[in-house]
Amino acid sequence: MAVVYRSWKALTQNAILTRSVSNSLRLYSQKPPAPVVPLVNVEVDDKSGVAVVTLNRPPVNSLNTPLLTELGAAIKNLEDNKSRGMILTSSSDTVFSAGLDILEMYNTPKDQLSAFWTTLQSTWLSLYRSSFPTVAAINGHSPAGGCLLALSCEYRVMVGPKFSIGLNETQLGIVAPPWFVICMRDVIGHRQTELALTTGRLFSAPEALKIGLIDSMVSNKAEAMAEAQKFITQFAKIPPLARKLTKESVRGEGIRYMEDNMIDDLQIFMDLVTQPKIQKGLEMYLATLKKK
Ligand SMILES: CC/C=C\C/C=C\C/C=C\CC/C=C/CC(=O)SCCNC(=O)CCNC(=O)[C@H](O)C(C)(C)COP(=O)(O)OP(=O)(O)OC[C@H]1O[C@@H](n2cnc3c(N)ncnc32)[C@H](O)[C@@H]1OP(=O)(O)O
Repeated sequence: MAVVYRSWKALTQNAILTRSVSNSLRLYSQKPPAPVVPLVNVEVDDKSGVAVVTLNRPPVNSLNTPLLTELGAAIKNLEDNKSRGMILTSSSDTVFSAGLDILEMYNTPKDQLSAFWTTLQSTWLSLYRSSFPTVAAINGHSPAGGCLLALSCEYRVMVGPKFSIGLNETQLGIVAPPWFVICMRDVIGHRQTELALTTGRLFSAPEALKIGLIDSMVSNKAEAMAEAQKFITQFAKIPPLARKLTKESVRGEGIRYMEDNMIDDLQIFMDLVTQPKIQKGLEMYLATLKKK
């Protein structure tokens, strides 16, 4: 019995040894795993306490579920740490965000589609109602969902003149949901919103400045960051609770819309986006983007 046991032990030890040698060899011959690159970078300035939140999903920062989840978590973290302010920008030199990732809406299983929209709703709400001041430093094109992110901040400074911004959903055959509309209307007013959204117009930075869609146009990202910092600095002497409650009051319609209609809004999105006609439209739009 002892012999059998010893042989069995030797055999298994041998096997373990062989396995670990071959694993090591395999490890040596394999490339090291690619580092996990965050889709959202957060850097907090020691002196001002202002956080720079950078969208980092090349090539165009299209908003998919993981990116929206990271952005939502970053905002929550800033809330928990009583942030002094947040500047939202992009790691790209030409695109702030291309809006919602169309691949998340095209030919997508229903549970994924639902998770995508729910994540967008909750991340948007946390940005829109954040207690700290927010600025979008728009350093590139900002169509559709990209424009929504910018509109949800309190101030927009954009690099111009060559980049464009707007809610172009109707051009794609889809509809900007009511909370997109509220954001736009609060910034540029009812008349301009109706004109802009029914045509799905994208505005150049100078045009956007003219109608108040952006607050300021600068010539490069460094200038945008400096102006964003300046905007946030003016709140240093304003009592934070008074600021937060005032912001919630001014933004009450959008906040209440989302709080009261999350499920209906999801249902309408699902019903609309899964229609064969809309799916065909998205397919054709994707093909045009790829052909460019
Ligand atoms: C009554 C009704 C009530 C309620 C309604 C409720 C629900 C309504 C239903 C739906 C609403 C859904 C809302 C959607 C909002 C959106 O955000 S939709 C997205 C709209 N976005 C766009 O139209 C922008 C498209 N992109 C561009 O115009 C250009 O890419 C951009 C100018 C941003 C940058 O140009 P450039 O630097 O030249 O890059 P490329 O065009 O070459 O693109 C590089 C690659 O990226 C791919 N890509 C670009 N944009 C997207 C995107 N949004 N999603 C997925 N992929 C994108 C592009 O195909 C290239 O891919 P490739 O490298 O060729 O593989």
